[in-house]
Amino acid sequence: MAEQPLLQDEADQRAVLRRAAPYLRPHRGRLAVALGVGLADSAALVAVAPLIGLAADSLADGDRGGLGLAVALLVALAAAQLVLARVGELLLIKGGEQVVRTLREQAVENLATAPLRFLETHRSGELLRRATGEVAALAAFVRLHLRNMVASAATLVFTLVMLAGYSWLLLLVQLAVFLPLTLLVTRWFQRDAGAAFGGKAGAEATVAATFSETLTAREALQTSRGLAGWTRRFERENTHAVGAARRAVRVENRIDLVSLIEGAALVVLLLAGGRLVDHDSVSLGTVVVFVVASRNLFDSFAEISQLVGEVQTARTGLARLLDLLAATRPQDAPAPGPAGLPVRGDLRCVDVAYSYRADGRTLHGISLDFPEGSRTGVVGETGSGKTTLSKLLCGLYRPDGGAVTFAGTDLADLPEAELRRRIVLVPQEVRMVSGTVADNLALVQGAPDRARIDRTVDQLGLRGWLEDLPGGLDAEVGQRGGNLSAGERQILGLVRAVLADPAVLVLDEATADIDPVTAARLEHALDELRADCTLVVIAHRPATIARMPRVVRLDGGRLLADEPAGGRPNGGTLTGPQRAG
Ligand SMILES: Nc1ncnc2c1ncn2[C@@H]1O[C@H](COP(=O)(O)OP(=O)(O)OP(=O)(O)O)[C@@H](O)[C@H]1O
Repeated sequence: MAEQPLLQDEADQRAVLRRAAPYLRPHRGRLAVALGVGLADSAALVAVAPLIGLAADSLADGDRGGLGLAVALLVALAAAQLVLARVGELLLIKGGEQVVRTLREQAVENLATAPLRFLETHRSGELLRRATGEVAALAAFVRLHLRNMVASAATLVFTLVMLAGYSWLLLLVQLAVFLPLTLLVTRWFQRDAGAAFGGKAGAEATVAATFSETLTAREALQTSRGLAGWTRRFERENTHAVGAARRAVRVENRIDLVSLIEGAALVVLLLAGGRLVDHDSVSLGTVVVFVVASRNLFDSFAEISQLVGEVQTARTGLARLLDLLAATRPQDAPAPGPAGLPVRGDLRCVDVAYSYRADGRTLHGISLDFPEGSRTGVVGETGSGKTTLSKLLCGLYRPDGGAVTFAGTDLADLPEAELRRRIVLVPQEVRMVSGTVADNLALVQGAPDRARIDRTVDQLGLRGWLEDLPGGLDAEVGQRGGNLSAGERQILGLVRAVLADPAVLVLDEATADIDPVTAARLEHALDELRADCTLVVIAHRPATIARMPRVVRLDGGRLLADEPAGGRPNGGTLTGPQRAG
């Protein structure tokens, strides 16, 4: 079974900043300036206490010059702080928003190119939540809290350094009361914060995933009367999400105990300061500096404590997003691709094995040749492995054993763009984006213009059919192509695939869900394909298969037969020891 990285609810919280570093790097200049201005702002704030202390000592000593200087400096500092605070905030928000934007774009890019098996093994709502919800939460944190967090941390550190310069003794007394108890409370908070906030985010993602499935499966749920059971499941998950949110709030509330500790520390400071002034160990100004600076100390600690919850939420969101980015990081494809790889060539499947689960094999050692320009039908009962084979032939899955090659090169060694240029799949359910028919047809490499689209439509003999669509190429397809029938979507899927001019075209059940007239139209269009285009058609419809000169039959994931339809010779060959019959 091909290894799939599985995303966990509880994200990897280790070294989050180090893991985020590659996304911070492009913005480091702007972030450094923002940080510098923020630090200057905090330094200006911390400098207020010593100036008030200087004013107090000057007043006590009757030094009018000293008092005037202190007041003048205080006014200058207040003005500087006003400017620095505003500029710092703007720069930090701008820098942070840029980082969030980089993360968002990377998430979208990674998801667009993620291996199919990864997308299949995760619920789309869960992926959506990580790529949008977590990013939105990060953006909100940057806008609302990041600046306060940085300013508070800097103010805390600067204040401690400044107070140590005034009186080690008083600082030690103050810290002895304040620090151990506060650290205990903070540790108590942190011990359960990862699980509480991760659990909350995970439970919310589950609700989001179920909700998005409700929308996509609404018809099936309504018509099969399964809505009641589904609603019960939704309620269960919702109850779990509410419980997880309550637990997160309870954990967050622990941090409020810090305010009590602050009050105690201030009382002890005043008592100790009074005694030291009595013994002339420190000046009155020093005690004033401590009292004023204590406010900074406690305020910044309180701010940090209050923001710890927000930081933890943002950290968890960032970690979940980084997990997604790591799991979907584009594989290091062999960069330039094999030199001189021809545009057309034979497709070969050599002893290919594949499993979805560790406990069972879906395909067993399939070997097949699809020479350039050959036409092959693939048949077999439901669950025999036809769709799985089609995804392997297109390089959407990587085989667990054996290899699929194009013109002698393993598909695994082909860069994504080279592979998609040569092999195209029209899946059972053709996906459309909102917009017009022309918008959807242009969604291939090279974005073909209308003239090329028109030529391809004519080549496939679909002009009359297209003109019957109200609006033709300008017809709105609606959300997920909902304005079109399944057959119309299949025909557009074929036109889109042919526009890519692939060497190999694989159709998975293209005629399964459509009426005989539309199916015949599609089959006729297939007859008009370029002669050198290799065609592999998975089908149940006898009329579709009858048009194929060669038919491959799968049974229980094994190759049961590979023979010319009706005994006629064909371009396909059976290789290896497994000729079946
Ligand atoms: N995404 C998946 N995860 C796990 N198992 C899967 C997945 N897709 C298919 N299978 C299993 O693999 C086996 C082969 O499925 P596959 O879709 O290839 O069969 P098929 O021949 O195309 O069937 P059908 O004619 O119904 O489309 C089945 O037993 C199926 O349950």
